[in-house]
Amino acid sequence: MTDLPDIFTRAEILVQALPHMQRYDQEIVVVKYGGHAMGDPAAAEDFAEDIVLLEQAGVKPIVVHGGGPQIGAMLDKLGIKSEFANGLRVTDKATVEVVEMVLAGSINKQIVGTISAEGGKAIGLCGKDGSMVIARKVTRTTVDPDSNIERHVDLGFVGEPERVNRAVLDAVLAAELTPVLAPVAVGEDGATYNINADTFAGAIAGAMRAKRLLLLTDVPGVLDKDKRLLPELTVEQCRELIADGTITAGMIPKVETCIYALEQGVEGVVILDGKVPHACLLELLTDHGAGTLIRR
Ligand SMILES: Nc1ncnc2c1ncn2[C@@H]1O[C@H](COP(=O)(O)OP(=O)(O)O)[C@@H](O)[C@H]1O
Ligand SMILES: CC(=O)N[C@@H](CCC(=O)OP(=O)(O)O)C(=O)O
Repeated sequence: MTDLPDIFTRAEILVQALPHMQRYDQEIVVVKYGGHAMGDPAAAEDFAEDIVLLEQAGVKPIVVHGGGPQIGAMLDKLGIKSEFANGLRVTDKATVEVVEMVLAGSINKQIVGTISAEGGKAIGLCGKDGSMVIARKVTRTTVDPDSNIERHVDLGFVGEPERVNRAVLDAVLAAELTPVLAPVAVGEDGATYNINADTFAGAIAGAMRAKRLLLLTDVPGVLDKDKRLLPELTVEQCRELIADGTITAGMIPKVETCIYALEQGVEGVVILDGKVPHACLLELLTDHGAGTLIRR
């Protein structure tokens, strides 16, 4: 027998989505899909369904993916040692070849394939394609705690976006294709650079004046000192939380990316748990915003 209350609840959920669909109609939403959030094949299918549903609803999603754990596993297999400095992978010539192979080859095509299997139209690119992103070499310094002397750290082929050429992405979006982007780019010197996926996503969201940037990670959002979720933060509050040591490690570049994107005109940035099934849909098309929303 038909369960009427259940049907009404389902209809209610669909109706609830209407104002959200209207709000994001024809708007660009950049989704950063981190290596930790990729998890198992069922989670990857959920993610692809979300992207296809957003396409169908008139949203223009742009996916930027990471793959840190997957790069680490391949480097291990090949017997290449890898270390991080300030949250960035020190990248020599051999490492950058593996990074490009894993990100722009394997993971990129896997995501495009899963979106296609769900009925979407995706195209896999990296920063090199159509000179979409021109990288510059990252330089970092560390301060020795004993001597207080600054030391220059050479991270090798680690880059950050110097320029984003949006013409390629505009053409792809005009053709109603969803770009799936690997964070690898070429520098003015012709070398290939490995770019942190959060940083890459922030630059794309800024250049495309995205309505939203979603950073999918492996925690519910920004947590306070008692590990409780902070649902909303201003840029100023973020800076205070970094200064007082509440925000540390990998969350620092993530929040800095959010601040950069907001300064570039992105309306709102959300850090959320990509392991929650259908995290993107819940965030964009329901009243139950998940994660931490950061605003100017
Ligand atoms: N205040 C905080 N709130 C939430 N996570 C934090 C905080 N400070 C540090 N972190 C750490 O940041 C991590 C997320 O960054 P990262 O590991 O770089 O993610 P991803 O691989 O998804 O890019 C969390 O797993 C957590 O260990
Ligand atoms: C320079 C640098 O650190 N690049 C990252 C790129 C991948 C990435 O950022 O992936 P996640 O989002 O899964 O962490 C790396 O080599 O791991």
